[in-house]
Amino acid sequence: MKLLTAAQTKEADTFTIKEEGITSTDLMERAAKAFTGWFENKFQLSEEVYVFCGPGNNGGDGLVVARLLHQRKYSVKVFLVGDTEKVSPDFKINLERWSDKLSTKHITEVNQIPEISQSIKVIDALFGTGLNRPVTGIYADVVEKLNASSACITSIDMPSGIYSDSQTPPEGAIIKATYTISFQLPKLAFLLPQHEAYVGEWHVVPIGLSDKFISEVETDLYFTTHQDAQRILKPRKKFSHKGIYGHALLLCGGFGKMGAAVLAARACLRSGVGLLTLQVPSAGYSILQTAVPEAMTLSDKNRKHLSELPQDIEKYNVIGIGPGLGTERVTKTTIGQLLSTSTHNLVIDADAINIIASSEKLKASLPKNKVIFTPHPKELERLIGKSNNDYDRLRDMLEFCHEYQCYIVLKGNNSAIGTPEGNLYFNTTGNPGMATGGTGDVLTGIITALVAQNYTLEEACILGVYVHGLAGDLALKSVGDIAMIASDVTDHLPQAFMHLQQLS
Ligand SMILES: NC(=O)C1=CN([C@@H]2O[C@H](COP(=O)(O)OP(=O)(O)OC[C@H]3O[C@@H](n4cnc5c(N)ncnc54)[C@H](OP(=O)(O)O)[C@@H]3O)[C@@H](O)[C@H]2O)[C@@H](O)CC1
Ligand SMILES: [K+]
Repeated sequence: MKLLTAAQTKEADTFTIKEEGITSTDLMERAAKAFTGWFENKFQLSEEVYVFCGPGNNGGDGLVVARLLHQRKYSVKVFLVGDTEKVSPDFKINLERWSDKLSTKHITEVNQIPEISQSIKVIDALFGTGLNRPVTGIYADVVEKLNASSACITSIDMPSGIYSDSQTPPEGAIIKATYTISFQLPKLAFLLPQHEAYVGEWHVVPIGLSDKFISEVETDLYFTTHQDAQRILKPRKKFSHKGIYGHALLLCGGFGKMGAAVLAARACLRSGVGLLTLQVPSAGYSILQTAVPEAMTLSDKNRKHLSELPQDIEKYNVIGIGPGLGTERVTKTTIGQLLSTSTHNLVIDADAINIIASSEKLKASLPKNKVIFTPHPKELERLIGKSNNDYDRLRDMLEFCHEYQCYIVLKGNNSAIGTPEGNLYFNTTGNPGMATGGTGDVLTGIITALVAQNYTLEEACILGVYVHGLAGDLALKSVGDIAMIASDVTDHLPQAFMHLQQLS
């Protein structure tokens, strides 16, 4: 699914109004109804609601929401913040529709801001996608007072004060929302870790923006929905044999870290690979043969570290390399050999990333259009350098993808996938329980298996990350987030794939 910028959202708005022959006030009514529907499900009628409205259409939405909640018999108070002479036309219309129902209070000075007790349900309708400068003055005073209260804050469309698709200047105040209810599509800002404290728990409510506009508009920003993942997943053929589903090679594991190889291998097998061979340092041979009987195991001549490539390496469709390897010199040399001789698709993780990041020569020998890197933020920083903020980091990541014609899966709450063409895909599955050792090794196994089965590198990244998060979400239901370990994610891969196939 596409993510739209603030400018594109405005165009979608105008397009929809024209296409349906409605007015902008009708669309505002629709948006406010969608918000109110969510709000009513969440909060009891007995709750007291304070709505804080800014001067634009976000404030206009707030007015309509107030009217609708008042009609449903909620106790609602409206506060108009700032200069109400300069409000948007739709705000004005809705202010007139509201004013015969109840009076509103104006806030132009700090002492007019009401006390906000913990039991009040605050609706933040100060600013949305039209914010064009940092929030200061009386608006900032209101934001600070709301943040300092321990009331539950629900933001309409955006937490006020944050830019929807570019870096917000540091001097402005920003609402710290408990919930953010966004119209039609999430905003890029929601998907960046730096905004977690402001956005809170976000949900999207549909408001019927034109499908035609959304399908035709050009963008390089996407987020993966369940339907997107289902579209990518290929059905297994009726007359199947294991040869069709590829033969993957995993070069993982080191002394004291053979578990990483076990985790990657088990996840690879649970993701549909036809055949799997592992090569591990000789100390790991019996471990792998015992823990993963479905895989074939080759023993490296070195007892503790990866030190050689298998002889008949051409027969594999894909090589997954990195988990548990360590950064010994002999391993570095072996990775150098692999990069300079291999014609394979490569899934590169963990210490293999660290090794490549430390050498310009190795970076220069990366084969083009054949590599997927799966770093966590620290490994990415080693690979591409330090960035000032999340927007710069994504830009730098895409520059790296372009320069080296590779794919990067940046692991995190909303893992981000960068492609050589400059597209960014954000994942929507997963949970904090997955922030535990070994879940990255599981992801390496999954993506390696998908590449072996002939998914394109882009498809393998998108589907792999989605199904990994989905398995984590299913694991959450049975083991919770505190006790979750990486094997729980693998154990729920069967259910996750069945869920995508609509078999469960
Ligand atoms: N398609 C959709 O999804 C739909 C969207 N809808 C809703 O519309 C919202 C977008 O509305 P919007 O464009 O009127 O912008 P909004 O955020 O209300 O604020 C802009 C106003 O504030 C001002 N201003 C800006 N920055 C400022 C600052 N720092 N400090 C002080 N003032 C500042 C600026 O005026 P300026 O002073 O720049 O002339 C302008 O007056 C969107 O988020 C959603 O809630 C629905 O109604 C219908 C369908
Ligand atoms: K808002």
